[in-house]
Amino acid sequence: MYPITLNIENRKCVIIGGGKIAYFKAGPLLEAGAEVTVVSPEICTGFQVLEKEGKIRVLLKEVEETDYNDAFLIIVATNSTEVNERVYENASESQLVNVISNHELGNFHIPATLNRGMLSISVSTNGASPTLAKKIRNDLGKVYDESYEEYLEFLFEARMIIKNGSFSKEEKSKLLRDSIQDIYKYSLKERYRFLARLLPVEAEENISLG
Ligand SMILES: C[C@@]1(CC(=O)O)c2cc3[nH]c(cc4nc(cc5[nH]c(cc(n2)[C@H]1CCC(=O)O)[C@@](C)(CC(=O)O)[C@@H]5CCC(=O)O)C(CC(=O)O)=C4CCC(=O)O)c(CCC(=O)O)c3CC(=O)O
Ligand SMILES: NC(=O)C1=CN([C@@H]2O[C@H](COP(=O)(O)OP(=O)(O)OC[C@H]3O[C@@H](n4cnc5c(N)ncnc54)[C@H](O)[C@@H]3O)[C@@H](O)[C@H]2O)C=CC1
Repeated sequence: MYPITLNIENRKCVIIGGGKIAYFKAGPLLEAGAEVTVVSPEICTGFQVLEKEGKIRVLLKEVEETDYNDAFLIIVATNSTEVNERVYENASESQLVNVISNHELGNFHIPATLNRGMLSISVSTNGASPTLAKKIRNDLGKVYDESYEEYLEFLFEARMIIKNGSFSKEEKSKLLRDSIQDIYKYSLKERYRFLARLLPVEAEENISLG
């Protein structure tokens, strides 16, 4: 298995099946900006709400190949193992297919994920124990709490200034290593000081005045 993070903004993603498990998979896709179509003869209340809100497109029918042959990513989540297997067999080799009823089918698994702004932590046991993946994710969530959201914004800003600044290669890598010191995790004042240190002298004066 080869872990990656995927940009699915405005990409066509098809969820096959309209039950609880399918619904649970839709949230992260929508948050990532995907264009989601659900194909299922029946859909749960959650999907009905999303459809009314115009967030998803629904095809109230049993799945056929034409419903997903142009999809970038497919999540197969019906309660029929046979239907799930058939969709996987009929999908093209270049499509991303997740089959939730069988960890041996499909070409990717969905990990247990924690998002803290620009920080994503994903845990996968590759089908051995999804419950353990969930527990490890929840344990990590206590260490990497909500404060990491703003901390990552600071680190991103600092890194952009460092990358675009006129520092030597050595200075750049030292500054990048310095930026992840604990002190900047805990103190806003120290973050401002660090950013001010990176800017040319006139800009630094403006920061301290303003
Ligand atoms: C292979 C995979 C699908 C894939 O390819 O993506 C898969 C497969 C299966 N899961 C099953 C059952 C359960 N899955 C969960 C929970 C989660 N399952 C997730 C992922 C994955 N599950 C992928 C592997 C990831 C990995 O191993 O790390 C998580 C991490 C992420 C997500 O789903 O978004 C999410 C945590 C969500 C969160 O909180 O974020 C729970 C616990 C619970 O819900 O509390 C149970 C009941 C307990 C149990 O059975 O263990 C069954 C049996 C179905 C049946 O009985 O019919 C299969 C089928 C099989 O085993 O083949
Ligand atoms: N990966 C995971 O996290 C987990 C996976 N599962 C698996 O997920 C499956 C689905 O679970 P639930 O959502 O709770 O089931 P559910 O019974 O609530 O929903 C099944 C859905 O599939 C739809 N469906 C049936 N035949 C179809 C077809 N030919 N074309 C399109 N849609 C069709 C039904 O209309 C229904 O909306 C379970 O059978 C189980 O194997 C279960 C627990 C966790």
